[in-house]
Amino acid sequence: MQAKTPQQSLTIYTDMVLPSETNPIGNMFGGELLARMDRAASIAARRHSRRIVVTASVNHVAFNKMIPLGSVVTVEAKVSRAFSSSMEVYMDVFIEDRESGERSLSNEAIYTFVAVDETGNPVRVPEIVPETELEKARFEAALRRKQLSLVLAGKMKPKDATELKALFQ
Ligand SMILES: CCCCCCCCCCCCCCCC(=O)SCCNC(=O)CCNC(=O)[C@H](O)C(C)(C)COP(=O)(O)OP(=O)(O)OC[C@H]1O[C@@H](n2cnc3c(N)ncnc32)[C@H](O)[C@@H]1OP(=O)(O)O
Repeated sequence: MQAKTPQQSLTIYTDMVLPSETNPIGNMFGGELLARMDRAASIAARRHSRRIVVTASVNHVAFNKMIPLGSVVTVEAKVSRAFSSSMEVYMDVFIEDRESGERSLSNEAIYTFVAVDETGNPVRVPEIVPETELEKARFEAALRRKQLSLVLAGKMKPKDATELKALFQ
């Protein structure tokens, strides 16, 4: 299987915030943003693997800024690391100022997807070769995040989370 770069999975999803997608104080529902990120991330994971993909976990979401009604929201998703069958997808979310058009980072999120066959069994995915400094940093940290996610899900014993433990030593 030929290795790929994060850029090959880049998925950009831009949409505005409608009244039905806001909370009582006129800002975007967190769940609406989670759903948009799930869609963008699943397309990125699919572009990397060219297989059926399922969301295995939502590892991290930071809602750093409120997103007001009418905002133009762009989710940029890329596979940051591929393991055997799982892929970490890193997302940056930008909002666009209505007057100036200037973009600012409002959120970040990290989801894990697993490539599966038609019967739902995990299948191998291509390796990934990071190119930019940011891609390399995200790639390096992804194993720690995978171990944390597995420990929290009860799928790995803390004593086996070697990369994670190394952070505290
Ligand atoms: C082409 C361009 C245009 C395309 C345009 C169309 C695109 C259109 C796409 C539509 C795509 C829709 C995408 C919707 C995505 C859903 O919404 S899917 C619905 C929600 N998700 C689910 O229902 C998944 C349910 N869970 C499962 O099926 C199983 O638990 C899983 C995720 C397959 C894992 O199975 P398992 O038995 O735990 O398997 P196991 O071998 O132990 O683990 C497999 C891998 O998962 C990892 N893993 C398992 N749990 C975790 C966890 N909690 N954290 C981190 N990693 C984990 C393991 O470490 C392992 O990784 P590798 O070492 O193999 O890399």
